[in-house]
Amino acid sequence: MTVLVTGGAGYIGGHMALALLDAGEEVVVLDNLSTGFRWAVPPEAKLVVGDFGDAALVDQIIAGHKIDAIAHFAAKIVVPESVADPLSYYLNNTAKARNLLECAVRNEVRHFIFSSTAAVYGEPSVNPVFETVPLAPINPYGRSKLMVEWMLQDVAAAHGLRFAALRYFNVAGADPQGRLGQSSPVATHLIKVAVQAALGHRAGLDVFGTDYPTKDGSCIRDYIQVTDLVDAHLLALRHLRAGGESLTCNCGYGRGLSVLEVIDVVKKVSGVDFEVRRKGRRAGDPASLVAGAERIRTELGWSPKHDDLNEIVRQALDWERRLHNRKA
Ligand SMILES: NC(=O)c1ccc[n+]([C@@H]2O[C@H](COP(=O)([O-])OP(=O)(O)OC[C@H]3O[C@@H](n4cnc5c(N)ncnc54)[C@H](O)[C@@H]3O)[C@@H](O)[C@H]2O)c1
Ligand SMILES: O=c1ccn([C@@H]2O[C@H](COP(=O)(O)OP(=O)(O)O[C@H]3O[C@H](CO)[C@H](O)[C@H](O)[C@H]3O)[C@@H](O)[C@H]2O)c(=O)[nH]1
Repeated sequence: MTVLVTGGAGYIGGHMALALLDAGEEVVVLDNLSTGFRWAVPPEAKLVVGDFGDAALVDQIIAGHKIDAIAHFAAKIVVPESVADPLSYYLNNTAKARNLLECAVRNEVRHFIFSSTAAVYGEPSVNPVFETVPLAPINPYGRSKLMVEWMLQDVAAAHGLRFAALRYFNVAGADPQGRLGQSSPVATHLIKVAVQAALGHRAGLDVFGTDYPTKDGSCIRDYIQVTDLVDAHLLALRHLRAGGESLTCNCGYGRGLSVLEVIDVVKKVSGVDFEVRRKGRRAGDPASLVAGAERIRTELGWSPKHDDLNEIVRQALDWERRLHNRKA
């Protein structure tokens, strides 16, 4: 059996391709390389360069490779961009996901793993936030993803497909073996940006908001290491293949860290006291977002192995150095 990984040339999908191959699975990556990289796809995986919304292409891949599961990572992921250009998010993340689901149904692919996001919660009034709270995304990115969760529920009820919708909190770190990491030159993620500042690859770092109602005034997030996250996908795949019910789970550690705490750890681990500028709030940032992290442990038996922020930062630093050297 072979797993189709959409977005497998990107950050998280690339780690998933590695993890699947490590587990002895066959992997086909479908990626249009809009933000991903050809070199990020492991050579043991087959790479098809194309659009996951291209139904004829997806039909052909499924038929040609005995695909029994789709792990759907491909998406546009930048929240402010989704505010400025919502229709491109509803096209890429929602409308094309509908086409992909139609292909899955038509070709009787029974297992579907979907990269959802904590952005479906919007500004939760209580943290940690559990899967059962009412969903209220506050930007087009979150809405474009929530609509896919809804489609999955309806498709699963009508057809023989079962799904795992995994709501990632803040993904960080890199492959512990140093094979892959966050590689986008324009990434806006805090740990990536802080590591670049520490290595002198960018001039310092702006903290967006220090007047939030939190312990030190900066935003609180739940940072999950990328290998721990893909482990959850492998468990979800096993669960679905064993006949388990569809499920929706938060993916986080249930641990809130402030922006200033993260910066302190990056300074400590790197040994570099880079410039930190206190700026105003960034549009669309909730003050706190921490996963209620029990369901994934009880339903899938997941337990994290890399939940140490020092280790996560060390991995991100190591990867950033490699990436820089490879470009040089
Ligand atoms: N990074 C995070 O912290 C985070 C948090 C929550 C959810 N997610 C979700 O995880 C998934 C992966 O995110 P990432 O950080 O790896 O992003 P990424 O940009 O590194 O990867 C996305 C990949 O999808 C590909 N892609 C985009 N549109 C495509 C299309 N129409 N056809 C084919 N390929 C296409 C891109 O080329 C890229 O390789 C996304 O669905 C994202 O919404 C990420
Ligand atoms: O240079 C920076 C970058 C970030 N931040 C702050 O750091 C925190 C984390 O920001 P990130 O950009 O790293 O992550 P987000 O929480 O905004 O968003 C991430 O998690 C979301 C789910 O919660 C979405 O899925 C999204 O795709 C993903 O990037 C925020 O308070 C942000 O304001 C800064 O202060 N300075």
